[in-house]
Amino acid sequence: MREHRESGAGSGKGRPDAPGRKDKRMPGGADRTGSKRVRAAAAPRANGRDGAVRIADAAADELRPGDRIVVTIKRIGINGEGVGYYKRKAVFVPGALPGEVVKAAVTGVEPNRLTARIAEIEKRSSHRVKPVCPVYDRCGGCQLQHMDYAGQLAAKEELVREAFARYAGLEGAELPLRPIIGMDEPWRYRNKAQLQAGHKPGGGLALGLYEPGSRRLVDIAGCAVQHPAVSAAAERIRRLAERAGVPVGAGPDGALRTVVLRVAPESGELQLTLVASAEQFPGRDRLVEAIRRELPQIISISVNVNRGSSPLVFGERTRLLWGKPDLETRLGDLRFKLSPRAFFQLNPEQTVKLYDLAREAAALTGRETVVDAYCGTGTIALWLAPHAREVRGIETIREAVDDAERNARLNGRTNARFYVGRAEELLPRWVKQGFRPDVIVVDPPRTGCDAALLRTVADVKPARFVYVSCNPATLAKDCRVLLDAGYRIEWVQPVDMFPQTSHVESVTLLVR
Ligand SMILES: C[S@@+](CC[C@H](N)C(=O)[O-])C[C@H]1O[C@@H](n2cnc3c(N)ncnc32)[C@H](O)[C@@H]1O
Repeated sequence: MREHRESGAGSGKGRPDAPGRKDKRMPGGADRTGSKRVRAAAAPRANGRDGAVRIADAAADELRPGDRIVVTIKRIGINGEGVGYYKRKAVFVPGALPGEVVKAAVTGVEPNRLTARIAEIEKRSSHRVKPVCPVYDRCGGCQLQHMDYAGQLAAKEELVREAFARYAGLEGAELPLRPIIGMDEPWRYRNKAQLQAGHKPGGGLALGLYEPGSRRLVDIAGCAVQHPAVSAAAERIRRLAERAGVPVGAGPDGALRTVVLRVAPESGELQLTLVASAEQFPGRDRLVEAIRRELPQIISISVNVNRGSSPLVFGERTRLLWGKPDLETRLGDLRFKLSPRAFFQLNPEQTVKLYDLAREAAALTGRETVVDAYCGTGTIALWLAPHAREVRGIETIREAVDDAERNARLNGRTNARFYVGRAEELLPRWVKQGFRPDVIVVDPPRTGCDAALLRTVADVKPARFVYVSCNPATLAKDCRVLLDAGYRIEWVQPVDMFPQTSHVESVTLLVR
């Protein structure tokens, strides 16, 4: 059997990887070059144990699905796949780990990358472990359970390092990267679950997540990253809904679509939101009655109406059915009241570390004016407010601003104000009016900061710019803009907010 090697042996001496070579291939898979490799490809794939092995040597852009290549995995990609190279083209291999050598079957050939699945692991990583969760390979919620936690932390640090090298041009000692902050117990940290309601294959009601790219529901009753109070309540609600005869899906007469549960870890109290295609649906009141009787830890039950076909969980209308309108929870010294749709960080233990880092970076003395752009429900602003003269939060979602104002009152903060609008519009307007913040904190969505916001920062030149980010690539790109505008990176601190997944959060301090 011949396989394609990423370099060296079998790299195809005398087989130019010249552009245009691919063009010689005819539709339907034939190739006018008549090379042995291609003939082998066109022949029935019966020479491998799984009957799908094409064995020859090829330039990266001549590979086809089913071809086997041998790849050394160099790092973890942003979606948790192993990334290696085949003749200088990136190969994404789900499930493969850094340091492993895998024989992989090509599944996709794109202009800039290949995708492949593991056929055999030739050299195993010492970080490879058996995933804890029985539905790990189907659920899609976690991407790194097959790697031990030390390996995950190292891989995430590398993701940040790689992003800064690629997008900000900072390599090695040029990047003041601190060691990632992980969790002592990297399980059961999620304070909220959004579970789709559907049918089990053999009948009965299921609550779970859809398999990525499919409509098959994976029952995740014993989710290993979910707070146990949420998992236990979800299973009881599933049974009670079944007993109450609640229809599931998006039926015209009303049916349960999604069950949203959020826990306040310090009290164990739970907030339940039943997302349904109509406010009233068969069995709803029986279900609410049963939950009140059997699950006293649920202190708030609402229905949210979502008739839409988009993947958004919530619709516009929410009505309280029973109990308190909000769930009260704490972060550090602060209290927060969360309405059913309010955004709140999912890992409270790590959130405290993240916000403490933002406070460290802001280095407040009590005299500063601070902007918390992309402020959500105002949590960072409220974390900083006791140490600043004034904090202004900016957020596009009206309800989030209402929550932020309410939480400011709840915590007796009179120096934090919140504004509905786009950060890239409001901040320049304030600056025109003479406003000069000493510190700007941003915590944008994955797409990063708007260019207009970065231009304003470059003009206003706050002494400290604190960038909280959930996406190393956009973080590094935005930092490049600020480096070119005269800022310098003091430190970058990755924080593992989502163990077992490939996500990595970080706080970066830029100064001038
Ligand atoms: C990553 S969340 C920040 C959450 C918050 N800092 C926290 O820790 O809970 C990003 C927030 O930015 C808001 N947002 C998105 N685009 C925005 C814009 N152009 N201007 C202001 N806020 C925006 C989103 O609605 C979202 O609440």
